[in-house]
Amino acid sequence: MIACTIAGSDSGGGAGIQADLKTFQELRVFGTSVITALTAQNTKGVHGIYPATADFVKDQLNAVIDDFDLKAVKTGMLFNAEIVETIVSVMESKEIPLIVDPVMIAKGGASLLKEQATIALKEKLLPVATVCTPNIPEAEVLTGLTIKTEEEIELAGEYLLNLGMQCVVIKGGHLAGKHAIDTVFIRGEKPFKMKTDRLKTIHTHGTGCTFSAAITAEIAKGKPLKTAIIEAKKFVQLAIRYPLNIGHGFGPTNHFAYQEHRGICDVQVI
Ligand SMILES: Nc1ncnc2c1ncn2[C@@H]1O[C@H](COP(=O)(O)OP(=O)(O)O)[C@@H](O)[C@H]1O
Ligand SMILES: Cc1ncc(COP(=O)(O)OP(=O)(O)O)c(N)n1
Repeated sequence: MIACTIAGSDSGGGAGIQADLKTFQELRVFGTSVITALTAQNTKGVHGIYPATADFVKDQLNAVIDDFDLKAVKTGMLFNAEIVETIVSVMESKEIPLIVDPVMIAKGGASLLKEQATIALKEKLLPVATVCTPNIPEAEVLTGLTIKTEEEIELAGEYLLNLGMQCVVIKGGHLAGKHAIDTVFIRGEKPFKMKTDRLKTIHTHGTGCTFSAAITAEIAKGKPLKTAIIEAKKFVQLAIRYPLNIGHGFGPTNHFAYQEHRGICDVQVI
């Protein structure tokens, strides 16, 4: 099975293209990539960004699509509106499941998506997406809502589904509480929640990339949407639970953990 990630490079290896390809590999999916930007980054922060031209993003994407039978494509850091629009122009005519992680701000505070690009992402990319995986601040930007309560999560999920996609996963990593709870909205179905322990750790760099890459890999393998999303939650939970303890800041998650622990992890689906 072959999947593609369209994202930025993280020189520190914990997020972006590197996290996505490691996740694909651990889930036994062949990974291809389209690089939107180089970042000089480590566990302490983003120290520089060097974007690719939109034309070169298009060349990479066409090169991959022309040769490989892609079963799923995901997007991560897209940086500017030209890159977002280029991806839409290529992907809108394709029947390939598209998973959009609407990456906006890195944990250290660096902006990974320009303001104009946020508008293009919402108005042009999300309508052609299959799945979107915002964290709470991203869901707030995309909906214009303040999201603190269960009701506000429900409202945000419905709002985003109405943009045209089949599924929205609002991630709960940024909320407080004993559990990390993600809420899943699938068109035509009752929303459900995935609940795990909230782990006390600073090794959370790249959690969002890893989670969306795992969803992409499971979809590429032909898993039904709900099964793919639950398996991805197990993958990211294990990756956080068994940290590598490397770097001097927010360390990366451990992509080996899923295979080392044979994917055993309790996710309560409620
Ligand atoms: N401390 C934590 N313990 C357990 N799960 C977490 C923790 N932080 C994040 N997660 C999970 O990691 C995934 C990514 O969530 P989140 O950190 O909100 O995304 P992002 O990296 O985009 O900000 C979600 O499934 C979320 O519930
Ligand atoms: C190149 C690149 N892409 C994405 C991110 C953000 O990744 P995310 O999984 O949201 O993790 P944190 O930045 O929140 O740790 C990134 N930092 N770099």
